[in-house]
Amino acid sequence: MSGRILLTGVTGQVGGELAATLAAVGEVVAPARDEMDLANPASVREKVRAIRPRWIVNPAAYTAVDKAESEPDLAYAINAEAVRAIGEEARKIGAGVIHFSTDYVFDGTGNAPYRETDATGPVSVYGASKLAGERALVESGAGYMVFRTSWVYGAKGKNFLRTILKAAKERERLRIVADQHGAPTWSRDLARMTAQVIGRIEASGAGRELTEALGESGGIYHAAGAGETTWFGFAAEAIERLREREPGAKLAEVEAITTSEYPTPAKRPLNSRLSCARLAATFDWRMMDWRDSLREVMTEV
Ligand SMILES: NC(=O)C1=CN([C@@H]2O[C@H](COP(=O)(O)OP(=O)(O)OC[C@H]3O[C@@H](n4cnc5c(N)ncnc54)[C@H](OP(=O)(O)O)[C@@H]3O)[C@@H](O)[C@H]2O)C=CC1
Ligand SMILES: Cc1cn([C@H]2C[C@H](O)[C@@H](COP(=O)(O)OP(=O)(O)O[C@H]3O[C@@H](C)C(=O)[C@@H](O)[C@H]3O)O2)c(=O)[nH]c1=O
Ligand SMILES: [Mg+2]
Repeated sequence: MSGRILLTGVTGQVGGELAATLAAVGEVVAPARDEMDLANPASVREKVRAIRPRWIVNPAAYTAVDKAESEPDLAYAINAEAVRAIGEEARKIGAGVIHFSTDYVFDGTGNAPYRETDATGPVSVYGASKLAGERALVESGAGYMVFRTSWVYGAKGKNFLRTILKAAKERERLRIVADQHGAPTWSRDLARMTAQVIGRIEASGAGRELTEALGESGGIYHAAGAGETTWFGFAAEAIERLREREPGAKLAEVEAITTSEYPTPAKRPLNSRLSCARLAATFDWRMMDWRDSLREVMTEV
């Protein structure tokens, strides 16, 4: 056990899974939103000071990509300023910070999987606010890790899979973009990975300060599902699994369209692929192939 872990966003997709996996590596304290509002940095600072955690794990975020275009102040408050407050308070008490970020920090040009060292260039307010959060954390001077992930889904919460499964039963036809490439990531896989990484850092610690251990093996890591597809490919595969499960059900046809045929307030990167080689090399963790995790999630959804 590694001491207290302050967990944010416990009602979210990743936070809900982290509450379960982190219980094996420490004492999880997960304040409700009315006790710690990330839009209010003072309440964040106060909570960190009261709890004095060894780790702060922060999957909370403003994740409404389209809405962020018209609410940039709130998106930046939660995705950047709260992260600054977390980082600064963590530094003061020597706590380690684990933060989550996104493929949307990239502009999505090219076809190669992005590495951690590649240049960022967000094309949306959400992406820019998440990048600002990464930078605020670095500037805070805390020992940290950032896990950049993509296309998070699971059996619970608000996600593309659940939207599609519901729509497949209600509608005749779904039109889904087939020119944005990336990989769906299972929220539970991310949470398992996070617990393993904390466990490894604690095990390698041997009396060292956490800040020192994170100075060596911390920083940014890409952590997305293995394999790749498009949103269309993801939807088609999910509907195929649904058809196997409910052979008689009447399900929508899925039509592949281009991004320009599906106008949205926020622009999305066409290339969301993330190379997870650093995570594998440093922590011996390989994220699940999205097709395998989809099969598991379909048994629970
Ligand atoms: N979802 C995705 O596809 C992807 C997500 N990410 C990143 O991964 C992380 C986890 O995402 P995910 O679990 O899907 O997010 P969710 O949208 O499922 O959950 C977000 C969480 O943040 C909480 N939250 C939002 N605003 C506040 C606030 N003002 N004060 C306190 N808590 C707040 C929410 O609480 P409440 O329930 O009360 O609203 C919720 O618990 C985030 O950092 C996200 O940017 C990265 C790539 C893809
Ligand atoms: C529902 C729907 C979506 N789409 C498109 C819109 C978009 O390009 C893509 C996915 O739709 P979503 O609204 O789920 O996508 P979005 O909210 O942009 O998902 C993103 O969320 C944030 C939090 C992240 O960090 C990203 O990694 C990514 O997961 O599919 C269709 O083409 N047809 C449809 O019927
Ligand atoms: Mg969305």
